[in-house]
Amino acid sequence: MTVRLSAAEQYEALLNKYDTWMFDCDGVLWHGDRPIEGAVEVLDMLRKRGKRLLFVTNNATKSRRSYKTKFDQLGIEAHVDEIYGSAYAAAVYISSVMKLPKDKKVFVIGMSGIEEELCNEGVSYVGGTDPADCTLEPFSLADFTPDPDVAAVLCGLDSAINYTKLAKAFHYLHRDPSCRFLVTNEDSTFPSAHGLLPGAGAISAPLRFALNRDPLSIGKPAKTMLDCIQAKVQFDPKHTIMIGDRLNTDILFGQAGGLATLLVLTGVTSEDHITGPNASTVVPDYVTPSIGDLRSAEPS
Ligand SMILES: O=C(O)[C@H](O)[C@H](O)COP(=O)(O)O
Repeated sequence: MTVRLSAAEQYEALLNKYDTWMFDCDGVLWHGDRPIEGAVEVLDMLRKRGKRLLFVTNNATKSRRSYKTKFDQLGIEAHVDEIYGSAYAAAVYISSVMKLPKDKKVFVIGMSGIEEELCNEGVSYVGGTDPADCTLEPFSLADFTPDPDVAAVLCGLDSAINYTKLAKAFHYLHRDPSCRFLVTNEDSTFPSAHGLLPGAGAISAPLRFALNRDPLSIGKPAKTMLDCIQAKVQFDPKHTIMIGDRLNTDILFGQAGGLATLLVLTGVTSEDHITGPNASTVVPDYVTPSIGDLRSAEPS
């Protein structure tokens, strides 16, 4: 059963109970470039109390290095080794788990975050932000010279998605069934500063439809993301809490890893998703309207 937090003592008890705090980012800490009210103070308070903070985001548009810049710009203390993005996790998966041979390449649908993380892991790629692929010119197979070394397709959130990128990805996956089909994450929507937008799952959906094939998803709720964190950080799941705004990614991810879960209502999940006849079967341990509410543990 979900505990609804509202009293200062409840927030204080929560702070005392968990040592490691894993935060989703979009919809929990910020909307686009706007921090959620109170988020900065709450993170500062947690650090002052000696808590370990980890930032676990499905948003693959940025690398860990660019996230660090974003945290700095928002006035939030964060270190690169505390940041786990699905672009980073996907690059680590391709280099260390899949062990893509050095002479093979990944065709990317996505933005610079994926490219940067693939580079960091020594993985070669084509596509991505290549201007030749960022075109609205009609695509024709007759004019396309496929790269013979492409052995995987990785698809993430891409705000410049077009037919050329989809057609090339489709071609690589269709010509060779052993070509690996990976997606950074499958979020259906993306909570931007000005409202919901189609998410990364909506970008890969045309490929799934055309190929009648499901990709391997790396980000939350998949265990791949937790494996990636656990390979770098030691934490006790019993004393760890995952804070998120989405039931079928953040909260499911926490539950699958044996972590406590706290749902906030500043992102994609609203009250009617957790109560009423159509409520989700994914039930968080705690719910609070906003991360900023934790400030009440330390009244000013
Ligand atoms: O579509 C996406 O990629 C996601 O909606 C988004 O970027 C999720 O980021 P998170 O909430 O995990 O920070």
